[in-house]
Amino acid sequence: MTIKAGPVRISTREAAEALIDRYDNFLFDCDGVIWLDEKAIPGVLRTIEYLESKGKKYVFVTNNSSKSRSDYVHKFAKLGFKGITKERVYPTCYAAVAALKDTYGIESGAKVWVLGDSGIEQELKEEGYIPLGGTDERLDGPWNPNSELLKVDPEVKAVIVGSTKDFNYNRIASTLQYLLYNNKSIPFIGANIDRTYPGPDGLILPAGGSVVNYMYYTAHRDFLNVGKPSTVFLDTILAHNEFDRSKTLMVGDTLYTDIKFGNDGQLGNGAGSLLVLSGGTKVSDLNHLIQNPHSFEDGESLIPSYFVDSLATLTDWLE
Ligand SMILES: O=C(O)[C@H](O)[C@H](O)COP(=O)(O)O
Ligand SMILES: [Mg+2]
Repeated sequence: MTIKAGPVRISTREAAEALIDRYDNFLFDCDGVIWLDEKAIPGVLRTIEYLESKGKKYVFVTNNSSKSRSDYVHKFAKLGFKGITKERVYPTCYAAVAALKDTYGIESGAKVWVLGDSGIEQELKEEGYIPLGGTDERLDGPWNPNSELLKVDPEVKAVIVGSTKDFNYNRIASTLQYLLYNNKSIPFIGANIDRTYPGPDGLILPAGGSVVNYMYYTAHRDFLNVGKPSTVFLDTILAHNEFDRSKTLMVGDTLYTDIKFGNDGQLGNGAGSLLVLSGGTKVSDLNHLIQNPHSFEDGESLIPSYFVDSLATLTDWLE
């Protein structure tokens, strides 16, 4: 199957050079672009080093809330990426904590209920918030209808939900109490809307959005999505780094998060999204979208400006 219209396939040295020349700044998604689970995608490090040698600026933007920025700094170092400091990594645990203050005006020192992994807890602590729930071992194990943690602490000011592999009935039942409490008035922040993500060895795994939407459904109330494609998240990243929107490219593997993020955010003067096929989206998915954009919600906003097999493919031509 071949692409008939729409995005430009980067498949020659000239096209790769023109692409790199056009942008000063790069936003890289992580799962499916930089790595699959704990393994770097072969050749990606060389592309990043190449961009660095050309004086390009870049940061990482991941909808994964499981790890804190400090955890990501270690992961990058372990995989051989040099000089990646905390300030260059934007996971949605960070975005969720930023939303507490910026969107809801909740001051540090407040208690926040967490359904998610330690990344959210660490980012909360770093800003002086007190996380409850989360990785608390009392929530592990079989269902306990007498658990202390089913009683609402009235000092909790918000609920943050993200991906977790420790999703069990104790955790969802306790989280539900907070989401229903006081006529559903406690803010409900979701770390992302991702249905799945690409795991190791071609495995497709449930992502954070499936956890967030479970709670949305059972509590029957809406949430604030702080992850991609949130324009608030994008504006924060551009402002922090003083990136010119028109000279910035979003590189991702997921159409409804990464590509929409770049397109809705008007990156690259309306041509600022590059899809890589090394993660969750295959060329057949892209073809299907291009041929039937109206069968997708807001389908036009999901079509990338460019696509390429993998970030690594770029340096195969450029070096
Ligand atoms: O919550 C998750 O599991 C994430 O949605 C998933 O890992 C996607 O992360 P990204 O591709 O944005 O790095
Ligand atoms: Mg991804």
